Amino acid sequence: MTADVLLDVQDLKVQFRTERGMVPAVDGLSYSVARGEAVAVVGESGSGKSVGARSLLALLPKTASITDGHAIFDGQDLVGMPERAMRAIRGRRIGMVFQNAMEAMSPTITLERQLTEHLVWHGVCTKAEARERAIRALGEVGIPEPERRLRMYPFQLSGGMRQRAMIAMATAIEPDLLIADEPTTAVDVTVQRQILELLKAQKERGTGIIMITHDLGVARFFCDTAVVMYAGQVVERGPMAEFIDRPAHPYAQGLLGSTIDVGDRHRKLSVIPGSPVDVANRPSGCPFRTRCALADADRCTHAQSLESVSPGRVAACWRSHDHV
Ligand SMILES: Nc1ncnc2c1ncn2[C@@H]1O[C@H](COP(=O)(O)OP(=O)(O)OP(=O)(O)O)[C@@H](O)[C@H]1O
Repeated sequence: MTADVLLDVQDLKVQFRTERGMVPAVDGLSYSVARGEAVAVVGESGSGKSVGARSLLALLPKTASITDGHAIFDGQDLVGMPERAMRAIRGRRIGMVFQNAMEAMSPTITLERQLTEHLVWHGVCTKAEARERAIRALGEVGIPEPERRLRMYPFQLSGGMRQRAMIAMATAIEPDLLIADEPTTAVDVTVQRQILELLKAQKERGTGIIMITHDLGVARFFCDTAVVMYAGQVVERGPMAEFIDRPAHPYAQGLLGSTIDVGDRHRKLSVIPGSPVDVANRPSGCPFRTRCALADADRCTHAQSLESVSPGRVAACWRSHDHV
């Protein structure tokens, strides 16, 4: 592990207790994030992207438990960390931006109170300085007339403005690491671009970013590294440019093949056959084998571990070498 690594997630496993029994939502998630690096966690709905990220900050419902693995952040394991210690990290050293700003904000409290209390609570400034600091934070994310907006409640702002206010809240405290969970999904294309520019500025000042997205266009524009998840497992991980150019795992190929704004515009779009696998009934061996056109009846029924396919790049498919 290099000195620049901020977070090292090692074989993380998360289960939910449900009426149907234990559901392995995340089953062996490993990746690292360095200072100034943006890591995209991509995959279809239900693949475990959000659960994997939220488990890092102990933000999961009570029915969830981390059953294995580690997440080393600045020498400390976030897994099993007492809540008291976690409170010094969550929102302060590791910030979080959600798809829906309302999730991070209180609807009945003005922006001024939310922002100033947040800044004081996390020790960024004193109470006396907090208002000025809050105005500056809103101005920095491009919110016009920040003094006037401070008096508003979140519901009085447009969706894009709210999203920016949430980013202001998360970034004003200058976290070392920022987890962005589909931050641009609920906003129009113009606001999407602005939000990505804001996050890019954070990255340039050295913040590590985990970007959870199902939008490969966003991932390509913004991220250095791709972590591809399928049914709770990582099936491919490596530099973004190589992943976009020559995806190694058949699922990653399918994901790219079904995306409009990535790669060759003249390329024919394809669809991944079947529907995402239910993690509660994951097939043995490679979880993608039931949808994979290249599946081999013998080999793919055996578990596929992540193997190196090129420097810095791993994939969980015995055929991967054929593709890179
Ligand atoms: N509260 C819950 N109770 C039981 N199972 C859950 C719960 N939340 C999530 N899961 C399980 O965890 C799996 C992963 O969910 P997660 O939200 O991480 O997926 P995702 O990849 O982020 O999907 P999306 O893109 O739709 O947000 C789901 O398939 C589901 O089986």
